[in-house]
Amino acid sequence: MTLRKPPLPRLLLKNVSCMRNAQQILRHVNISIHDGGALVLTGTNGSGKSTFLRMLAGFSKPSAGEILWNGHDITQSGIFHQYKLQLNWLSLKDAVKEKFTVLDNVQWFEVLEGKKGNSLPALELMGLGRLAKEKARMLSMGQRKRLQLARLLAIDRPIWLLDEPSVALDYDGVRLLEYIIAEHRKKGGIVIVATHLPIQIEDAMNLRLPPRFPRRMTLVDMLDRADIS
Ligand SMILES: Nc1ncnc2c1ncn2[C@@H]1O[C@H](COP(=O)(O)OP(=O)(O)OP(=O)(O)O)[C@@H](O)[C@H]1O
Repeated sequence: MTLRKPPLPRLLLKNVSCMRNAQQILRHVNISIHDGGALVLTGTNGSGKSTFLRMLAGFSKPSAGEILWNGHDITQSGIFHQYKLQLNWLSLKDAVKEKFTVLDNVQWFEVLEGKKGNSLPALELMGLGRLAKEKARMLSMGQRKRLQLARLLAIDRPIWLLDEPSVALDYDGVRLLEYIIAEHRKKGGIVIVATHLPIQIEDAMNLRLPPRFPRRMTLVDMLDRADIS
């Protein structure tokens, strides 16, 4: 009988702590993410969801612990060089060039990736096919978000780091987002999402970050407490 080792998680957070502005955001977090896995980060404004994603993207280092990709510490320069090529980052800064066409805005990313032929189908899937030849300045906020999602599809890297991906999307847009996330995971892709808005992601792990500051009393609280009888 041969004993097989269990597969290494693709991403492993080992006792990870994270600081921002000299304040603790995460303390001793342990998470394993295998191919096809999903992690949803929630928490109040300022709790550190974007900071956590930035750390996973390698923009900042954990203050303690390690982030391992295929068992290797991503902060080692040789490893980081390979790891960053696995990542697809979607943030609120959309890097849409308004003077370029909608198609060019996707194709430009695809060409940099050395790929070809994915941009128009991706735009069509995201419901922007008929706007492909228009200048991007014509787009509404939700359409710009759809353009960003088309980029994810055109570039097609395995680890998606998505910061508030559903902001500005309408009902159908959110369903499309859920669909592309599910399809990506079926192919073995990993999705890590920071969100305030509910998104249906089957069997996702959930990490709720604690608030960074005690809640201050609001005017409404004060009025509630005031004796105005
Ligand atoms: N560029 C920055 N420089 C220094 N501190 C920052 C910077 N951006 C954010 N912070 C601080 O880091 C903390 C965590 O912010 P972060 O943006 O990660 O929170 P978040 O949970 O993503 O918030 P939100 O829900 O509002 O998007 C906040 O207290 C914020 O003040």
